[in-house]
Amino acid sequence: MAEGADLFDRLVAESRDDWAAYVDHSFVRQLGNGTLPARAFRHYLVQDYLFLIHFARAYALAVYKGQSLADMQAAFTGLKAILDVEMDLHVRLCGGWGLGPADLERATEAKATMAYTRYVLETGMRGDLLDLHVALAPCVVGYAEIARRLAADPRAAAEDNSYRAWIAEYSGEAYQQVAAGARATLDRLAARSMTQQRFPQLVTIFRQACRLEADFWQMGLTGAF
Ligand SMILES: Cc1ncc(C[n+]2csc(CCO)c2C)c(N)n1
Repeated sequence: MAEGADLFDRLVAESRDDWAAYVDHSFVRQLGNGTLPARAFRHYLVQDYLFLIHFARAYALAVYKGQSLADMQAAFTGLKAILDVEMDLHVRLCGGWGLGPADLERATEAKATMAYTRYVLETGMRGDLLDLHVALAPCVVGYAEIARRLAADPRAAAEDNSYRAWIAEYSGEAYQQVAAGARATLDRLAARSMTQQRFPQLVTIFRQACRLEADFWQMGLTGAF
C-alpha cells in the first residue's frame, strides 16, 4: 500500500474481498448500464428510505458522543446531508411512483435493513466515536466511490438509463465532499485514539459493514420478486 495511506485506505486494504463484493455487486453493475429491473430499484429505494432514518439516528449518536466541537460538527454534517439532501432524492424518486413519506414509513422493514442499521447503532453505542465512524465509513465513502466509477461510463448518463439521477446525485460534488470529510474525520479520530492493538477490531467492524452493504444490494435484487 502507498506510503501515507489514510485510515480508510488501510481498512480497505485489509478487507479486499468484502469491499469488492460490495462495490462491484451485480446490483451496482446493472444500475450503471441501466439494465436493473425497475421493481428491484423500487424495492431497494423504499428500504433505503427506512435505512436512512436509522442512519440519521446513528449520526445523531455521533453528535452525542462528540468530545469536541470538531467532532460534533463532523457528525452534524453527515446528519444534515441525510436529512436535507439525501432524503430529498428518495422522496422525489418515490413520489414519481405515487409513494409519499407516510407510505414509505409504513413499509415493512426488510431483515437486511434491520441488520445493517442496528449493527451500526449497536457498534456506536457499545464502542467509542472511532468505532462508530468506522462502521459508517463503507456507506458514506463507498457510495461516493461507486457512483464516481459508474459516472465514468457513458452508459450511466445515457438518456435511456432510468438510474442516471441516482448516479448523478452520488457522483456529484456535494457527496464527493461528504465522503472526503468522512475520510478526514477517521484520520482525526485515529490520531486521537487509534492504537496498533485496536486496528484489527476496527477492521472487523469495517468488514462487517461492507458485508451488510453487499447484503443490502442483494436484498434489492432478490427481495423484489
Ligand atoms: C445502504 C446504503 N448505503 C449507503 C448509502 C449512502 N449514504 C448513506 S448516509 C450518507 C451520508 C450522508 O448523506 C450516504 C452517502 C445509502 N443511501 N444506503
